[in-house]
Amino acid sequence: MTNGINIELVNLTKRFGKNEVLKGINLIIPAGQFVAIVGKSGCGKSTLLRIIANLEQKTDGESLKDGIQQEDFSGVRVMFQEDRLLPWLSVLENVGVGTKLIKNWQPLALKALDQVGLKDRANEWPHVLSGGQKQRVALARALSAKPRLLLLDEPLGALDALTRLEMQNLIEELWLNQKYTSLLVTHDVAEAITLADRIILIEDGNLALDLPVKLPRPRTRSNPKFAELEEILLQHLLGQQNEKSTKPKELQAII
Ligand SMILES: Nc1ncnc2c1ncn2[C@@H]1O[C@H](COP(=O)(O)OP(=O)(O)OP(=O)(O)O)[C@@H](O)[C@H]1O
Repeated sequence: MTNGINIELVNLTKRFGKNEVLKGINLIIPAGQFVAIVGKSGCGKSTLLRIIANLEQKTDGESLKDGIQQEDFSGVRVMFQEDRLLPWLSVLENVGVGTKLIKNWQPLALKALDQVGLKDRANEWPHVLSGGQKQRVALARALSAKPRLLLLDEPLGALDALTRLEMQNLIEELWLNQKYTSLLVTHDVAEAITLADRIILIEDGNLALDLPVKLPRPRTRSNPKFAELEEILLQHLLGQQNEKSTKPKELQAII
């Protein structure tokens, strides 16, 4: 069961002046799915996510949530690479930002902090936390609003390798429990394979590859199929793929 939001992009186009950044993207993401978006720097990943989050205006086409176009769709939360915590608020109050209009925001915020393993730090200031802990607080802030769609824009990009792996486990565990729709922009192909049901590769503003990932969870790099999938994606990213490797039939044999 999922309470996630269904996303539909129809011929989604974005231009910044003469620069056409998204060139007519068509994509359906069913409710509850975990989708990763990968692609070279500047290919339009964040712009796509920001349009879905209504942080950016589209130029043309449609960006629909549960079939409708609505700017203030509730239940959408975004997490960025920077934690964006407010230094003058306690950890608990930072988690409560955005849900403070709800009468009983404290129990919700505490529960979310508990889910990310930081309940005992509720009354501290953000500056005493490590980078990884701050990102956990940012995740708790997104979760306290009980999201139906969680948009993650390279949220682990600034973390060290070990903390990053821990956070990936946490992000997967929370999504498996709560089954919101999740959209992750990442530069890390292994991270995409670890977390996503499906990987979308954007190339120069176009959807270049739509790859289902059918490996059992939890996923480990020791699985040879993981490595094969990683190789396919890296070859695409490096532009070294030959015609054959893009054929869906051959991909199906690997995943
Ligand atoms: N507000 C803006 N005004 C003008 N151009 C913009 C703006 N935002 C993004 N762009 C341009 O749109 C293109 C895509 O940017 P975007 O941030 O979506 O790429 P990205 O794939 O997320 O890149 P990265 O992986 O480096 O974060 C880039 O050429 C960028 O310069």
